Amino acid sequence: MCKAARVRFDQTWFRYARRAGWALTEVNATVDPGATVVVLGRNGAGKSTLLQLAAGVLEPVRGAVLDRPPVVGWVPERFPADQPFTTEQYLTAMAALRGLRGSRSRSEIDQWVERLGLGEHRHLRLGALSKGTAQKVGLAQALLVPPGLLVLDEPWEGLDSAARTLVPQIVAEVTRAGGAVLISDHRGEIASLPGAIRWSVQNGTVVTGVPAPEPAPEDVILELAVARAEADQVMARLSAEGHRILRVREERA
Ligand SMILES: Nc1ncnc2c1ncn2[C@@H]1O[C@H](COP(=O)(O)OP(=O)(O)OP(=O)(O)O)[C@@H](O)[C@H]1O
Repeated sequence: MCKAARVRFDQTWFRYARRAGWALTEVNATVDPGATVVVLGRNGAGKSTLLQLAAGVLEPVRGAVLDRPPVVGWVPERFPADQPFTTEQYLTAMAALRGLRGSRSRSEIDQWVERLGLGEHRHLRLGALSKGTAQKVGLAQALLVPPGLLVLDEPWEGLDSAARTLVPQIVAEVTRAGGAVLISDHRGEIASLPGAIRWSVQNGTVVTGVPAPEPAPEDVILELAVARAEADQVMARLSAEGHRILRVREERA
């Protein structure tokens, strides 16, 4: 079980430079242990800034982010692949930073390499990886130790369909273990995360408790059965065409 905490934005303000406008103003919000918070909002609204403040990558200019748990997994929108390491060397170094060494480090790395399909890329340099593969390395490093807070910035970007299906599973595993997940999503793919709480960032202001989309009186609700492997792609296509995905459920045998 990870060490979970109730992460709080307390009157948090942020701007990138002294003379720049505020990217976020007066954020007051709480992420409870075991919660999945989806951060919605247009390009440039401030989602990444909010996530970086939550992860501790950025420090607030005013106010504070309080009670961040000891282990925070941070997956940026673009994994910085311009580093002179192979996948294996990088993950070993990240495991050591997290206090994992020897056989414990190897077994965690093996597990995530296998799960994310990174086997054939293990001994390649990060700079030689495709964007999607580099994203998977970014995901693996964040999960080597179960995080009390997992922060995912647009995790679907660049991932292949097998890895996209894994994202909701990973989120569910982290929350089941008591960790919280904060995840940004500008394409509305989040429908595949049941029970998620929704926040919206609009012009630097964070609105919490955004209701899930409801059908309008003129709507017709279609129920579709889609092969599991294709579900994410179908949802992405439907969202891109302007349809709203209300609910996703899995029929269990
Ligand atoms: N490193 C930076 N330096 C200066 N301004 C920045 C920097 N990063 C972001 N900004 C500005 O801060 C504001 C919020 O950007 P942010 O990246 O948080 O938005 P976003 O909602 O995540 O957008 P996107 O979906 O495009 O990633 C924007 O006006 C952006 O131009």
